[in-house]
Amino acid sequence: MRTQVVDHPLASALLTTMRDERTDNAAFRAALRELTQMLIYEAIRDAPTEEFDVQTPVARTRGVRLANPPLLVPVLRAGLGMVDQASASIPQARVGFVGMARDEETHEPVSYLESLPDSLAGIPVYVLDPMLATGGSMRCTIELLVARGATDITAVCVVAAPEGIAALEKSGFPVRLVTASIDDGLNDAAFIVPGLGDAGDRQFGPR
Ligand SMILES: O=P(O)(O)OC[C@H]1O[C@H](OP(=O)(O)OP(=O)(O)O)[C@H](O)[C@@H]1O
Ligand SMILES: O=c1cc[nH]c(=O)[nH]1
Ligand SMILES: [Mg+2]
Repeated sequence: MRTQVVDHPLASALLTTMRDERTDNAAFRAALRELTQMLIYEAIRDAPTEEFDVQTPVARTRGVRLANPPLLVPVLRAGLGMVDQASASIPQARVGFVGMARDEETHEPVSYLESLPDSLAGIPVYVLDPMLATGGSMRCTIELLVARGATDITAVCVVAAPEGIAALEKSGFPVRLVTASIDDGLNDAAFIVPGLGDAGDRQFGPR
């Protein structure tokens, strides 16, 4: 699996704000929005473009646009904090939704919402979720996408654990990862260390 770590100094500074336990919900959401813009920039860097004619106030020239805009899929709840900025960066992108919550005992994902186009054949899909921990939620989300014909999937995550990366690699799914950090690993509660805590709670308060 191709994994790209966005380690730009401004991205690292925003991630530090998100890691800091003193950062309140509003400041956490603001840092996540800004960091999402950087992750999306890098994720879309090699996307195919097409040219078209455009008239400036001075002359006719050639313009550029995305040849095949992606579908954005935030994974609720935590991925919700990434979707506004991602859609602002890629205004032509459509948005689908998946809801997943990890069982606190087993750490297995439980799917509670699936709102996606019937066919994803030929459409690049960007899954937005700040956390890739065991990889269970991402794997389950990707299964839903592949079942609809997706063959070009990008996981956009703020923090990834080596265990989650290994799980995605083992799955054999057509996915690449763009992240701001590969952290040390998981603790006994399957939380990422050092991580940033529960990304849903830190944006919206406890469930
Ligand atoms: O890789 P995994 O081990 O599956 O863990 C990652 C998942 O955990 C978090 O969601 P959570 O289940 O806490 O739901 P929430 O977004 O509603 O808080 C996170 O946003 C991921 O979806
Ligand atoms: O560290 C973690 C692991 C799973 N989900 C989170 O929100 N944080
Ligand atoms: Mg959570």
